[in-house]
Amino acid sequence: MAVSHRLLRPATTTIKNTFSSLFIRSLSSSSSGSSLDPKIDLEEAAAQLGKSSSTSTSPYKGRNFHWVFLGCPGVGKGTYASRLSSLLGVPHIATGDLVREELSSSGLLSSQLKELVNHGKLVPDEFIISLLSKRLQAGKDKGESGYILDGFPRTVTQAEILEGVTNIDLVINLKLREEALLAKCLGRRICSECGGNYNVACIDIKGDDDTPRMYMPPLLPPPNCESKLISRADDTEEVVKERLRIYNKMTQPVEEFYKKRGKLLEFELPGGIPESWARLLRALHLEDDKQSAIA
Ligand SMILES: Nc1ncnc2c1ncn2[C@@H]1O[C@H](COP(=O)(O)OP(=O)(O)O)[C@@H](O)[C@H]1O
Repeated sequence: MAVSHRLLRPATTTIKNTFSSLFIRSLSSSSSGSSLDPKIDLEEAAAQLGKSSSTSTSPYKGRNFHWVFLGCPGVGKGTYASRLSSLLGVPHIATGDLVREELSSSGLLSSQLKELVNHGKLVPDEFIISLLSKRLQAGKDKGESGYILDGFPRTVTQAEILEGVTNIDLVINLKLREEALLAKCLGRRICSECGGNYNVACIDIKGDDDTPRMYMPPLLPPPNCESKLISRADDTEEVVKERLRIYNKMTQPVEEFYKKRGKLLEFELPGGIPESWARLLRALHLEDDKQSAIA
C-alpha cells in the first residue's frame, strides 16, 4: 500500500511540540479572534477550554467533564458517548467522525488518508491532533465546556500529549466479547440521508457455566431510512480484523496508561442498549430521569 511518506512521518518527531504549538495556534487563530494571547501558557489555555461556560440545561451544569471513551472497534463507544453527551450537556467529540469529514473533503491528503483508513490503519498522530485541535477551538468559540472524547487517545503518544495539556477526569473502557465485536461491526449501518447510526446484527451468544447469555437485538432504522442504509468502507471482515489487531497492539497500552493513573473504569457491556445504558449510569453514579427516552 503506497502511502505518502509525508503522512507517515517517523513517530520520533517531537509530536508533543507539534501538538502544543497546534493547540496554542488553534486557540489563538479562531475566526472570532480568541482573547487568548498566542504566547499563553499551555496549562492556562487548557484551563480556558475547561471553564464551565456551559449554557446547557443539563442537571449536571457547571460540573466539568473531561472524559474519554476507549474500546475496540464496534464496541459502541459512539452509542454511549453520544447518550452521555446529551445527559451531561457536554460535546461528544468522535475523532473517527472528524477523520471521515476530512475524507469527504477534496483536501490534498484525503486520498492518502482514505488508503490508511480503508485498510484499518491509524491516521498519523500529528494529523489527528491537528483535526482535534481545530475541533476544540471551534468548541471554545461556541462556548462549549468539557468534552467526551471518543476514539482519542488511541496511542500512548496521543495519551501523553493530551496529559501534557489538560487533565482527563475519567476514562471509560467499554468491553464486549470478541465474537460479538465482529458481528456488530459487520452489522453497522448509517443512513446516507440523516446520518443516523443503526445495526442490523442480531447477536445471541449462548451462555455457559460462568458466562451469561449475550443477547443484543438489532437497532433497526425507522421506515424512511430503511432504503438509504450504507455501510462504512472499513466495516468489512478483513478490515475489521485488522482494526482489532491494531487496537490490541496500539490502544490496549493506553488502557494500561490510564489504569496506572487510577482513571480507568472498565465496563463490560451486558447486552443491548437499554440494559447496558442503565448499568453504565449506575457505574457512573449518574441519574437519568429520561432514561427510557434516551436509551
Ligand atoms: N485517535 C486516532 N488516531 C489515529 N487514527 C484515528 C484516531 N481516531 C480515528 N482514527 C482513524 O479513523 C478510523 C475510524 O475511527 P472510528 O470511527 O473511531 O472507528 P472504530 O469503530 O474503529 O473505533 C480509525 O480506524 C482510524 O483510521
